[in-house]
Amino acid sequence: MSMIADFYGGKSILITGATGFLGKVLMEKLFRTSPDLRVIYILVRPKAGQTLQQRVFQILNSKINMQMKTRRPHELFEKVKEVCPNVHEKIRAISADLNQNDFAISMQDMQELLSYTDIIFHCAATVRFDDHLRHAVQLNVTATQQLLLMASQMPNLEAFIHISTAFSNCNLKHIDEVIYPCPVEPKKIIDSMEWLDDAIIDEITPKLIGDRPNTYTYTKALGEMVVQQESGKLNIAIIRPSIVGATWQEPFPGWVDNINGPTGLIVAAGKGFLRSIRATPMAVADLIPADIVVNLTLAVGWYTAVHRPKSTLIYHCTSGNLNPCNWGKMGIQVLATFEKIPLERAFRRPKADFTTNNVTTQYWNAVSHRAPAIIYDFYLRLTGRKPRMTKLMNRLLRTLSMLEYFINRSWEWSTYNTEMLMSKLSPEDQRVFNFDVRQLNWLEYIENYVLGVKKYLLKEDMAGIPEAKQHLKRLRNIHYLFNTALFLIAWRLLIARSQVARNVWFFIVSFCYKFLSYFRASSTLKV
Ligand SMILES: CCCCCCCCCCCCCCCCCC(=O)SCCNC(=O)CCNC(=O)[C@H](O)C(C)(C)COP(=O)(O)OP(=O)(O)OC[C@H]1O[C@@H](n2cnc3c(N)ncnc32)[C@H](O)[C@@H]1OP(=O)(O)O
Ligand SMILES: NC(=O)C1=CN([C@@H]2O[C@H](COP(=O)(O)OP(=O)(O)OC[C@H]3O[C@@H](n4cnc5c(N)ncnc54)[C@H](OP(=O)(O)O)[C@@H]3O)[C@@H](O)[C@H]2O)C=CC1
Repeated sequence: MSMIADFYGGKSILITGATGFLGKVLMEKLFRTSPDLRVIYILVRPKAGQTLQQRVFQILNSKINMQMKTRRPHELFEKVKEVCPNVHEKIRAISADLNQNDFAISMQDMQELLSYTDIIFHCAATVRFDDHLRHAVQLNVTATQQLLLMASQMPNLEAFIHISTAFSNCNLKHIDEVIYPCPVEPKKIIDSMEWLDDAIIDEITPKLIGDRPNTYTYTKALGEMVVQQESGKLNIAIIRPSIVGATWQEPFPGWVDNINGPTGLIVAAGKGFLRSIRATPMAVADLIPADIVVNLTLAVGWYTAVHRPKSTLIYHCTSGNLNPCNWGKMGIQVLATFEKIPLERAFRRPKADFTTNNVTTQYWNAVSHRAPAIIYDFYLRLTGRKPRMTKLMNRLLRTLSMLEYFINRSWEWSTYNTEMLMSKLSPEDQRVFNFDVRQLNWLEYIENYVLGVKKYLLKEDMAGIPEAKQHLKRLRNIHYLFNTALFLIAWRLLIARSQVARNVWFFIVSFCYKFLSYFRASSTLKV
């Protein structure tokens, strides 16, 4: 019997960010392992043209490609529907916008939340690296503060679990499971965002974020400080995952549905847009599968509520110090998988070189990214279509420049609390809520990740693989043809202009002629 699964039975759980990547995997696991839980409240913001019910329906029935000829890929909640057929009734979507005062929750809904919530998992955040500081502060700091205020009014609340990021202190090389203070108090930042105008905020942003690379990591660090300062009598824990990737095992391997982190680059490599990347092959790729993060989160929820640690514990959910993989190994495995299972309608054949210095990066960006895009757009214009490749390539290059910080450095995260928690679990819980990253086989995981990107994110049909392979063969032939034509044109121009080139050309031609004459003579002799 799993103590953790048992603990969540009959509970009312509030999840923010349940429509996001991690939130969905968290909700799925909760329903699958504790189908007898009372209700999951999810705070959902209205989105253009979609009602709350439609958004919930979308989570429970991920869209499928109607043209699929083979068996459709798994839906995330497929297994849940078997063990908890009334899952629809147990999700209570509450209209809320974390950017608004009191989250714009109706009085009635607020009353229900305050009266019944037993556990809170706070996953919502803006994860955009380039978000304006005002917006990033609003969501990652002020909303966390407001949620803590709400939590303090919940009489039944047993635990508040805050999802942060292992990169909140990425300005340090070695990071312990403690909260590191930021020079300016979060309260001062929150206040100043109310009266400073955008232009001034833009000006002070670099000074405030200091040696962090972006507003995301900075505001997540401020969010942690707020959690520490406002914890009061609450039972709180903070989880810091590193780079969250597709699921490892549950509910099935390779599930992923958004393009954040490495996923976008895997797609770009598979489609042949990404041909070179400024990354340090030996730098640690601190990836962590989403199901490991979720298992740790649920175990932390249980431990925090039942054992009530005296202080706020921080748990690093990272892989680097227990089972390291590096970007070089990851890149090779991604490309090897695309050889076997290519994506459909690739722009070029998947091939991505790692470069480590600025000059080669600029060179390859010009030759492998910009030039093919310009040529392709020229072709689109000639055929009367709208050019789009240059725009797409510019966006990819911008994304690459934002991610570069994370793929050219290595960090060390201590994991004492996470290992302590593992030792407190029963053998059954260690199995059901497995967060031991040492058991993960990277090559197998990355292969499943790539496969998952194809199936779940791009919703491509496996029956299309032979056609995708044919397409890559055609691209290879076009590549050879193009290179040969380019070589001949360059050579022709060179011969026309240079005596040395002409001499070399005559030497090669006469050499070939002599060789062929000799070959013909010797074969005539044999006869
Ligand atoms: C051989 C293979 C080798 C593989 C090597 C793998 C290397 C992986 C490196 C990953 C490092 C990740 C480090 C993350 C560390 C922090 C983790 C966290 O805590 S936080 C969690 C992590 N948080 C994050 O990862 C957030 C990172 N993302 C951002 O901050 C923003 O998207 C942006 C600033 C990069 C672009 O903003 P903006 O220009 O306004 O545009 P939009 O957002 O509207 O998207 C526009 C277009 O860009 C496209 N695209 C988007 N993302 C990616 C991507 N990752 N990739 C590729 N493409 C991407 C997207 O398709 C779209 O195309 P289209 O639909 O127009 O055709
Ligand atoms: N992905 C990763 O690599 C990592 C993520 N994390 C952390 O994990 C958590 C979850 O990340 P992830 O699932 O990847 O992120 P997603 O971007 O997939 O999800 C973010 C969630 O926050 C919700 N949200 C955003 N703004 C608002 C708002 N104004 N009101 C209500 N809800 C809002 C989104 O709702 P909507 O659907 O309406 O947009 C969505 O459900 C975050 O706290 C992140 O910092 C930490 C380390 C790595």
